[in-house]
Amino acid sequence: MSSSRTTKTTTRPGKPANKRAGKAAAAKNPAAGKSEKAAAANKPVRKTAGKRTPPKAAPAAKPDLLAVRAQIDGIDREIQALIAERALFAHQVGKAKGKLAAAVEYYRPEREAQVLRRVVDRNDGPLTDEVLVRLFREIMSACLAQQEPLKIGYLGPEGTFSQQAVHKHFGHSARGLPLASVEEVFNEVASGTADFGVVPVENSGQGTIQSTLDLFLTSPLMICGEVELRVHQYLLSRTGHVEDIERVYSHGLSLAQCKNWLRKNLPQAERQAVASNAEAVRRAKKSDDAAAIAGENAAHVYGMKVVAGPIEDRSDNTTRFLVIGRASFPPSGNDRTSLMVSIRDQPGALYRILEPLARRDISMNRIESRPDHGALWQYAFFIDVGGHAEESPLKDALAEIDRYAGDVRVLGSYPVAVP
Ligand SMILES: O=C(O)C(=O)C[C@]1(C(=O)O)C=C[C@@H](O)C=C1
Repeated sequence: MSSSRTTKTTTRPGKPANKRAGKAAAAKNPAAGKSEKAAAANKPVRKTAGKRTPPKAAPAAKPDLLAVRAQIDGIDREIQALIAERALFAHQVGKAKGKLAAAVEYYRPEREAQVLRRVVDRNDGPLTDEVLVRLFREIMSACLAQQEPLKIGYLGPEGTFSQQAVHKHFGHSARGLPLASVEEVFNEVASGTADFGVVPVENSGQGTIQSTLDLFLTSPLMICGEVELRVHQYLLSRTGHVEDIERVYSHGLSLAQCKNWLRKNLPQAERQAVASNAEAVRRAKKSDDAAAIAGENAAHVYGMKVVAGPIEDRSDNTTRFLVIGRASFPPSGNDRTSLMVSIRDQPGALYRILEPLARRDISMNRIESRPDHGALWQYAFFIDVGGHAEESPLKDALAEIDRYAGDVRVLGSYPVAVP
């Protein structure tokens, strides 16, 4: 690949040139400012994206189709060359990390979060942050998979929202391992069969999924990330006719998210909770008088028809998933830490945990108490706070809590979810 490149001027049609983007890239991408030197030192070579002038036309005039497509073809060529070049650099990063045993050792969630935050920061439209983040995640996913794809356990079968969360966080180049239960996800990650797992922990309408939290009481696994997924529920059936439906299958949480819709539109239908939404679709596929509530993609995976949707009662219905793994990762610059604190039933015990956090202005996003399975009347508190356990002020607060208040376990410090 050559280091020289002709630089033309691009302005987006209908938009001024994105100055902020250029500045941010130069400031934040260490390779951007010293591409010549970097090129000499490290082939392959980092090239600067070419710029193009949009066709000159009166604002109301219809653009010439062939001319605009020719521009797009040129841009596509450049994007493709840059993606290939990026993949070569990512391969070099892999080499720089030394000879590591497996793909899991190359994965750097804190670096991925930083890359994606820069994408959001640079974005001046017209595409949304979500769309751009999705594209860049896929690029990083493909770059990482050059070593070997990551194996990610999730609550299967295929077509569940957990699978969507896997794709959202790890991209489509990761290999998903559909498993029968959340507990199995924990087991397969602990045994090393899966590199990471993605497990649901909270829904905006239904609250915490206690059974997932409880698994941390006995598991040594760490939390390495979080994924927020907008959940849209669809009613799927074999015939696609609402009047045929006498039974509705779904996961208990999905039935709860569509309670009002079901009451209004299918008051007579029997509701049956099953292990996953995908399992619901499998069952509904067996007869014409059954339907399932699941994500729209389950209709494609299982060849079902969409009867209605989205049918969730709250339009902002969002599920939060945790990424679980065997290792902890360094700070990303915007992190959250999950703590598990065991407390005896003693006056002031919880206060002694929370006071050092409050005194340092550390924000607390959640506190949840669960009976600790180890002892009667002993409770485990799950607490999410802002910051990384290896960085002050959280580091100092944890040291103080450790000295005076006892049993605190850091379940993990991880990047705050990028949209
Ligand atoms: O920067 C790294 O450590 C890389 O391995 C490169 C890269 C990327 O494509 O940007 C790929 C995978 C990692 O998870 C993080 C980032």
